[in-house]
Amino acid sequence: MLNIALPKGRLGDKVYDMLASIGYDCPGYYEQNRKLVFESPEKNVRYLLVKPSDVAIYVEHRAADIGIVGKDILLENQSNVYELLDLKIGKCRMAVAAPDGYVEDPDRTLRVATKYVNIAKDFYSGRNRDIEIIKLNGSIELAPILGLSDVIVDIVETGNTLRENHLSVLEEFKDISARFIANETSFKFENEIISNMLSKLGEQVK
Ligand SMILES: Nc1ncnc2c1ncn2[C@@H]1O[C@H](COP(=O)(O)OP(=O)(O)OP(=O)(O)O)[C@@H](O)[C@H]1O
Ligand SMILES: O=P(O)(O)OC[C@H]1O[C@H](OP(=O)(O)OP(=O)(O)O)[C@H](O)[C@@H]1O
Repeated sequence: MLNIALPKGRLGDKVYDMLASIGYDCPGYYEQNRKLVFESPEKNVRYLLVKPSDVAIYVEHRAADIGIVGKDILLENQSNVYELLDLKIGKCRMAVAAPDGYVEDPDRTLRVATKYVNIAKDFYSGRNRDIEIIKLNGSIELAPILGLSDVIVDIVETGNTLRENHLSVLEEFKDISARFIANETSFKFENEIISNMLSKLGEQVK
């Protein structure tokens, strides 16, 4: 049975609908309950509902054979998985933002609040800038408002969260979207079904 790790949360329904459109639907998914595992015996697949930031961990360890995950998570975790396809959903950008009118002092260590510690470190090391990371898990936009940080590194989609909190983008530096990923061993041993899904998903994305 092929195990598919699906992200819960904002990507969940979009991803599920995309899989349903290529014939991999799973009765019961839309019954809002606390079930985390859904089986489709006739297709020989099993869906696992996973926290978005954990999808690549399941796939890397082969607890799931394939999965769908945001590129932000793949970059942040440096996951050792095959990235097979850009599904072009869950589109957003990784950006640096700061309070409206912010002017950087280049002589001071820059305080950066983010949940993307590695992405932020990477970005600033490319610029030779000394930074202090303040790791948060959500509502990142609060940090510069309260003086906890100078800037944030976070995802921007519509820009509403920044606008409503009087922050502006300083720089967008990476396009993000959901990716179809596979475990390297599963890709060899379950190649027929994974390749079949890959080509059907590719048709949907076009
Ligand atoms: N505002 C957004 N617009 C579009 N895509 C987004 C947005 N925020 C996050 N994403 C994408 O959707 C994925 C899942 O986001 P979601 O908000 O559901 O999870 P999360 O709360 O960030 O994860 P976790 O619960 O593991 O902390 C992200 O990894 C990212 O790729
Ligand atoms: O540009 P926008 O359309 O406003 O989207 C951007 C917001 O979406 C994400 O937050 P999320 O809703 O996942 O909440 P959290 O990270 O604060 O938990 C991200 O961290 C931004 O805060």
